[in-house]
This record gives sequence, structure tokens and C-alpha cells, in this order.
Amino acid sequence: MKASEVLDNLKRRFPNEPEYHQAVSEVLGTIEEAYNEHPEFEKSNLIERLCIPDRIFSFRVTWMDDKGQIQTNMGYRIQHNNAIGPYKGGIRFHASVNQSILKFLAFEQTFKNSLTTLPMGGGKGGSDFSPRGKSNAEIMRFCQAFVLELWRHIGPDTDVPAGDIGVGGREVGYMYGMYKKLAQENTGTFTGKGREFGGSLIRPEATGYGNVYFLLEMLKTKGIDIKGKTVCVSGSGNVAQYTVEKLISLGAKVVTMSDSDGYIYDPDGIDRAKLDYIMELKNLYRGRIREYAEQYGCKYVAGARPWGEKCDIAMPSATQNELTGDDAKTLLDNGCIAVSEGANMPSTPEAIDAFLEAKILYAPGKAANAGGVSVSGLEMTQNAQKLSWSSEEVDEKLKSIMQNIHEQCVKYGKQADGYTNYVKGANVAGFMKVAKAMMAQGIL
Ligand SMILES: NC(=O)C1=CN([C@@H]2O[C@H](COP(=O)(O)OP(=O)(O)OC[C@H]3O[C@@H](n4cnc5c(N)ncnc54)[C@H](OP(=O)(O)O)[C@@H]3O)[C@@H](O)[C@H]2O)C=CC1
Ligand SMILES: O=C(O)CCC(=O)C(=O)O
Repeated sequence: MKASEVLDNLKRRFPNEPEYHQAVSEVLGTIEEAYNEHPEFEKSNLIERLCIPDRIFSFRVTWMDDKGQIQTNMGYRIQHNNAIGPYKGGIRFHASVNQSILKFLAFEQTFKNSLTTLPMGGGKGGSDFSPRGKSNAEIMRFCQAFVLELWRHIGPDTDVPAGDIGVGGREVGYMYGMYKKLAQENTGTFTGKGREFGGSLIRPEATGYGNVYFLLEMLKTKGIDIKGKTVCVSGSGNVAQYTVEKLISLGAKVVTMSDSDGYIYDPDGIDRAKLDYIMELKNLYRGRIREYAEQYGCKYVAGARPWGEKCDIAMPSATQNELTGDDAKTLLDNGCIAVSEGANMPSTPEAIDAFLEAKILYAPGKAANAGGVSVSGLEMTQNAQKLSWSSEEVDEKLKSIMQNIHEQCVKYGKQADGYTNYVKGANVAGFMKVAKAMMAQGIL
């Protein structure tokens, strides 16, 4: 296959889907060589079967707001690939959600889930519903209406959704409650559930902790200690909060966090008490990060991202394309030695090129943020066995999965000059497993 031809063809067939094209382009560029070593892949047109989702459900979601007005939103579920297990991936509620964004996420999820070593295929779903400013009752009614359509397409052995942007424990609880009522089963469909009804310990922490575990593995290859390092984190949601929690516990100094309105810069570092404030502000009061600056008297920059602040390590943990080529240059000029992605595809292609050219430690999201879906996989196992593991047990398994993903990246990504290209490593390792599974199961 010729990567550029496959991409052009996909662009022609599926126009106006820039995020999907971007994600596919990154993967194709790095797996071309490995793919072409297997003529049997080309003979079975494996690449198109892998890039185009198995199926896409889209539906109208109708719900009533607190004023009694009837609202409509679009809902989607992309079932991308189930060669190695049931479709698995989060649900995103955000005003920006469209088919292109969910297609990129489902495509990436397929490779990420392959890397975890657990039997999970890739999927993603969501809605252009914005939870911002909505009451608890409105969130509940929306979640119920969303599942009223979605439930017939999911199940513990077919498709297992979870959270993503705008969907946390509260939303998963409401969706699971409605699902159970309709499907009349109490198995493991949905992960990230409450602890009282089948949720795994450490699932809320898993993506952030996992990203730090991956970062530690990268730093270890250079003999660098995390202690005392200055870190810029973006976002202040689930992934960002637990990234910061783990970094603080390891003695790193986190100086930034953000939301979609702006970022805070705290030169003294966010400590445990300040993080508790942020968790309460964000998870309970649904407030804005600006309020942190008012509380602690530090800098707040509206309408900007934190990459202009000096740091040793950057951990983008908000959303896609939040770190541009110019941001990457600024980070590098300021001495940044490592970037580990908590978000999915947060760095633009220009930013990735800059990091790889500078040969810094750069971990793409599909490797570095795989801890979340890994613990989701462990939640599925616990649900199937009808038991629950301790925090220590889950955390140990998470650590070992992240170490394993790191090893796979090094195995497939180490260059002749000794530099590890984690982008190539993650893509080739994730691809080979899915490709072999698809080949073994015939032309479907
Ligand atoms: N949750 C999980 O387990 C996993 C999540 N991820 C990825 O991590 C990232 C964060 O997800 P998560 O923490 O769960 O989501 P949350 O909804 O909990 O938090 C998202 C954070 O990012 C900010 N944000 C969202 N959209 C934008 C935007 N367009 N511009 C600037 N800031 C934005 C939000 O600010 P505001 O509140 O103002 O909207 C919020 O601070 C996403 O890319 C997600 O796909 C990856 C693997 C697993
Ligand atoms: O836990 C899951 O199933 C999905 C997590 C997720 O959406 C992601 O990895 O991007």
C-alpha cells in the first residue's frame, strides 16, 4: 500500500472529516513499512477494512429541559473494529462533537486497546449535547434519552461504553441505570460505574495515573528523576486531576491547569490542598479554573493555553489539537524534555514533527493515556467474575500494563541511532496485533 494514496482515497470518499483524516494520516505514515512486509495484508485490502469503521449509528436524542422546552441533539456510536474483542471506548458529551471527531477517536481507540494486551476492540460515541450550565435533572433526562436509542446496539460482549469529555461517574450512572431497565440485565455493559454497582476501584484515577507511569518509564530510559521537575498540565477534568495527584505524590511541581476559558499559572506549584480545592470546584460546584487564581492570588490567562510557561515536562490533558507547532517550538525553546499525552491527539502534526525532530521524549496519547481503558478492561473482568479487586491489586496491574505498553513502543519504535520514536512504536505494535487477528478471522 501507498499511505498517501490510501489517505487521498479516504479523503475523497469521506470529505469534511478533518480530525478523522488527521488520525488516519498519522497512523498510515508510520505503519506503511511494516504493512508492506506482509503481501497478504494488501491482498485482502486490510488497510481499508481497518481504516473504515465497521458501522456507525446516528440518532436524534429528544429531551425536556427544566423550562419544559423540548430539545434535540444528535447521538452517535462508532463501532470501529472488534477483531480482538467487543467494541470498547468512551462517550463524549460536548458541543463540538460530530462524526469526524468520533471517527478519529474510535480509530485511535482500536490501536490503543490493542496495546493494552486486553481483549478489547475499538469504539467511541457521544453527542453534541453540552453539559455546561445544565442542572443535574437535565443531565439525567438527557442521559436517559440518549440510552433509549443506544441500548439496543450495546451489551457486555458486543460493545461496552465508558466516559470521556463531559461524561464522568454521574453520567455513566444515569446511562447504566437506564440501560439496565431496558435490557433487563445486570452485567458489565458500561465501565466507570459507581463502586457500589460494579465499578472498579482506581478507574477514575487510571488515565492520569497511567500517563504518569508511562512518563516514568520514558524518563527511566534517560536516568532522569521526576522529583523536582516542573510540569505544565492542561485541562482540569478527570484526566488532568489524577495526573496532577500522581505528580504531586512523586515530588514534581505542577504549575498550570486549564479549562476551555483559560489557564492558571501557580509558580509555587499546585499542592495537595490546592488540588483538593480544584477537585471540589470542578467535580462538585462545576466552577471555572479562573476561581483558583482568585482563591490563591496567582496568574490567570483568559482564552489561552499554558504552553508558553516554562517547564521540563508537558502533559496535555484537555482535548484534540490543543498544542500547535508554535506551542511545541516554545516548549522546546524553554527546555522541555518530555511530553506525555493524557488527551487524545492533543498535538497537531506540526507539533509532533517538532518533538520528533528535537528527539525529546514524546509519548502519543494512544500509548500514554491507555491506562483508563485498561482499567475499564479490568472492570469488565471483575464484572464477569462477579468479584472486585482491591485498589492495590488494580493499581499494580495498571502499572504493569503501562510498563508493557512502553516495552512494545520501544520494541517497534527504536531507531538505529538509539532514539525511540514512540509514535511509530505505538502505531506498529497496535496495528500488528489487530492485523493478525483480522487475517485469522477471514474477509469480513
Ligand atoms: N476519561 C478518560 O478515562 C480518558 C480520557 N481521555 C482523553 O482525555 C482528555 C480529557 O478527558 P477527561 O478529563 O475525561 O474530560 P473532562 O470532561 O473530565 O475534562 C475535560 C477538560 O478539558 C477541557 N476542555 C474540553 N474541551 C476543551 C476545548 N475544546 N478547549 C479547551 N479545553 C477543553 C475542559 O474544560 P471545560 O470544563 O471548560 O469544558 C476540562 O477541563 C480527552 O481528550 C479525552 O478523550 C483519554 C483516555 C481516557
Ligand atoms: O474506558 C474506556 O472504555 C474508554 C476510555 C476512552 O474513552 C479513551 O481511552 O479514550
